[in-house]
Amino acid sequence: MPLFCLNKAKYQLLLLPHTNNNFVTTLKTKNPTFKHAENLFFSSFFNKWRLVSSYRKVGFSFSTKAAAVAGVSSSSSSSSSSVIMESEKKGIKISESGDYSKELGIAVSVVQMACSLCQRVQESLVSKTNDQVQSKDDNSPVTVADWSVQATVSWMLSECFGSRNISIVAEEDVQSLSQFDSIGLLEAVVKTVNECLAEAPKFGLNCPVRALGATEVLEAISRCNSTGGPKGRHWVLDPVDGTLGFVRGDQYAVALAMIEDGEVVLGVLGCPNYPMNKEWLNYHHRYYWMMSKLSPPTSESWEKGCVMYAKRGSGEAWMQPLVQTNTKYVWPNSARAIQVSLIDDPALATFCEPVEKANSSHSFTAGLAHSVGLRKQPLRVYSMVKYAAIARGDAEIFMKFARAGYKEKIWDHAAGVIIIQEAGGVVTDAGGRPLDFSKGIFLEGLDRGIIACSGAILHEKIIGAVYASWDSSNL
Ligand SMILES: Nc1ncnc2c1ncn2[C@@H]1O[C@H](COP(=O)(O)O)[C@@H](OP(=O)(O)O)[C@H]1O
Ligand SMILES: [Mg+2]
Repeated sequence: MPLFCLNKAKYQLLLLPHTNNNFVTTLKTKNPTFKHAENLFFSSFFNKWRLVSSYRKVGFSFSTKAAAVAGVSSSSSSSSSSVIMESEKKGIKISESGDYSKELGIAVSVVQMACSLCQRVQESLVSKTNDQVQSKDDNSPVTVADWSVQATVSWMLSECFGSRNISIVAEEDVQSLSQFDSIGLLEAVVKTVNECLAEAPKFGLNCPVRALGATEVLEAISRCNSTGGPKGRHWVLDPVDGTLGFVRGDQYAVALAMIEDGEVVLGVLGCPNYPMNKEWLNYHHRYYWMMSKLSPPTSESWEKGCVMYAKRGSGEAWMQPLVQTNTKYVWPNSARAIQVSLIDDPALATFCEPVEKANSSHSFTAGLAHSVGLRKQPLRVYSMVKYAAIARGDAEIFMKFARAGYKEKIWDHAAGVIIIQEAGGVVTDAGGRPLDFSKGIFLEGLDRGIIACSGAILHEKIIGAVYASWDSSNL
């Protein structure tokens, strides 16, 4: 039974192998609540390894903890040096140990950059006169955002970690972009990428010495051709998750995760239209709620979007506001800890699901909701923002049941899963087993669907209801 001491002052980590699977959950003992301990006890039923993490030293400042969990180590590359300097100026001692600190610090900065790129492109879709999104037939603005984010993230990660060493699994390929008749699209992507990269110093990263040409942009996109797998380190990127939400001016996400030896170890979720304060969201009411466009408060300054992040085994997840046009990125002072909801009564719980019924059976989830006693209308949300909603306690349950034969991709889940788990929640397939990120691009072996819950009590009820009703369903 191995015992690890990681950053002795702060954590004592005890790894308890239950079986030979390497799934990990965290039992929080800092400010423990019975509720969380109970949730995590239950969740250990589904997890094959158990990681018990206890804070030994308390009294860190809020920002110091954010730096320790997500922070940038003093050994980070020059790319993140201005981020470090900014923190040091403020007297924050940055974690000198902590695995993946450099990777997470860079990943959060890169996602911040990508989100501001997406915001600019999405704004170009919105008509100034009627505030309605013009959904173009050729979907070109969407693809400009997809390819531009992929190129930017790929270029930045390669710059920070070396293009030879890096493996990136991402959604877009380069084929249609490099065709002769796509020249206009390619030009738009190159322009968007260069505009975004020019802002890198604002995010504490280095920009290229000169603007990238089309060949370099195509190279950066096509470098993301890894297929992942059980060994080694793989970055996993969904450049614009929730394409429909993006086109409709609604919710979408930029999702970046890192997998090491088949396990997700870092997750960063940029949610440009998910404000720090949920009161700023609009909901459509009818037979369901739909998280929708923003209704800004009257005050000038408001935090329109957010970036969430977590590191495996830290037992903490964090959220920071999206950087606005005229503000400089300050790391990590603006981060706030997030936690899942403590509600475990189905009558009070809210469940989320995809907006599109083509992506998940609304009738099956309605049956499950009824049988476990969920009373509220479902909350329909585009993209991985559903994971974000569970992680920060805005909803308690996310269910997705795709049609038979659909294979879920790792980039649609990796970042969201780790953020929920570190915020205290539980994510499994509908059979109660951990999602397996070690098999390449797809979540192979996924049993029926995906269930993410704020706690084990709700989770157990949903899984029980799936078993009870599956045979009589049409799925
Ligand atoms: N037939 C299908 N069934 C289930 N999921 C699907 C699907 N077709 C696409 N998806 C996935 O669902 C994601 C959108 O999630 P949601 O429906 O929750 O908004 C898509 O991400 P992209 O929009 O990045 O392609 C895509 O990966
Ligand atoms: Mg997606």
